[in-house]
Amino acid sequence: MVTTTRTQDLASQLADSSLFRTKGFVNGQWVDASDGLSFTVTNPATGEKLGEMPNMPRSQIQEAIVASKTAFPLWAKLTAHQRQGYLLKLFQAMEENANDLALILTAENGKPFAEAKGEIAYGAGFVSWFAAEAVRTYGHTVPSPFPNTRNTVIKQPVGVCGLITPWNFPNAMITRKMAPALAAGCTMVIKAPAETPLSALAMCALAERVGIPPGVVNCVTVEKGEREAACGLELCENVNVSKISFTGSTPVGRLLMKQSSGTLKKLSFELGGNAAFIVFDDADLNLAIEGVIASKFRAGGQTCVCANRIFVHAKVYDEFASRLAKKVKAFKPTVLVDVPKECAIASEETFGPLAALFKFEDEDDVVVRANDSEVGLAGYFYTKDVSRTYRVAEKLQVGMVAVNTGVIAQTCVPFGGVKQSGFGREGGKSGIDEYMIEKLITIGGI
Ligand SMILES: NC(=O)c1ccc[n+]([C@@H]2O[C@H](COP(=O)([O-])OP(=O)(O)OC[C@H]3O[C@@H](n4cnc5c(N)ncnc54)[C@H](O)[C@@H]3O)[C@@H](O)[C@H]2O)c1
Ligand SMILES: N[C@@H](CC=O)C(=O)O
Repeated sequence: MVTTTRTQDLASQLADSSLFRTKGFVNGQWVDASDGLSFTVTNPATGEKLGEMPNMPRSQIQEAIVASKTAFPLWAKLTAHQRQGYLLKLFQAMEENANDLALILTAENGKPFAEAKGEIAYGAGFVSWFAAEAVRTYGHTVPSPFPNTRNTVIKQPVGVCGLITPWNFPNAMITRKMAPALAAGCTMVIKAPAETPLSALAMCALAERVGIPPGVVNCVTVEKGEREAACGLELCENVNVSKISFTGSTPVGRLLMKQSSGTLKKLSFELGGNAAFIVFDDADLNLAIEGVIASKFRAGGQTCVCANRIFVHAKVYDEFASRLAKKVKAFKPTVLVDVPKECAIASEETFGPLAALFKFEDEDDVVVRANDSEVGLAGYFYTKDVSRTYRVAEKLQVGMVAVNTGVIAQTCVPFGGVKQSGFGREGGKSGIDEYMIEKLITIGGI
């Protein structure tokens, strides 16, 4: 049958077919669902079947949490330099297997192979970044107001983490959480996205290969719907899980936050965006068109930081619109001009290759319109005026601002939003702190 052939096809295309895994990874074992249920993963470009994955019941999520809890003291006790060693090996393994990881990613997600290769490099970048950060989790000392007393603040791993990620970046959204968690000394249960679990499991295969001990990294798979909800509930309600890091939509973020309230977990939420992309009348239009294409059409418009509402100053609107439309004609997206404020696209994330252009005349007005959104992840603008650069950047209600560039995400800087785009930062200097707690040790009688 086509389905079986297809599964073999993907495995046989890989230089290392052992990276193609269709079982979950719990306590160092590759496992089916304990009750034998499964779901199908398909290639979204062809509709063909890639594999049959375990559809795990809630009891198996509990097992993964227990494995993670058991492994935690041992992993946390390693020196930061030992954990750094594992991360460096993992980075090297990703580099050596980049082609295979990208083939798997393209097959299950549908993004072009070149973009998949780019994502693997981006994902590996988080592993190398946090390998370096592992040995920099500095504490500090603070002078005490009390006599004969000394204060020391140390950082410790938070514990077992539940990591939940979406399908649009099947590798990088996982390494952006897994690498800092490992570096900090945490253990984890990854809930792989149902659409793209193969990339997550390939990362587990590499983690196993570089010798990360059983139970430190676990990956559970569940079908969308009832078991997905049960898995989420277990991760949120289980007292042995100390932290949830979630990347996905705002409605699911709200639900997970509600569900986590009973156990008051540490949370990091990277949620939806609705980025404004503003072209002022003094902008370099060549740069702005290049930037809007990079930002709007990356991953087919399916990234959380994609330009969603494109505001163009009236003086350059016609030229910008016609030049953009000309470029865009070469591929399959759509440009909408003169979009009324009331349209859904003015307030909702499109998550697709559709560019909506709005006209503006005044700086203050465009800032108000850009901020008129319940979410605030990324914002872009183009200008040559340095004063305006600071003025507008400081007024935009977002976590990340890009000026004269359409590329915002980098492993070395904090990524995250404000308002209903969530909270917490991934990557950069602060990314590892999401997986650590500060502990005060105050000593008197000295
Ligand atoms: N801010 C960021 O860094 C970032 C990055 C990528 C994607 N996103 C956002 O993600 C969204 C697109 O992804 P999506 O449609 O897959 O989002 P989604 O919220 O539907 O799913 C994300 C993940 O949550 C899981 N999930 C869904 N319901 C759950 C539940 N009840 N309990 C536990 N887990 C559950 C899904 O299986 C998936 O693994 C967009 O809104 C996009 O902006 C944000
Ligand atoms: N585009 C973001 C992820 C959101 O979808 C990134 O590059 O990290």
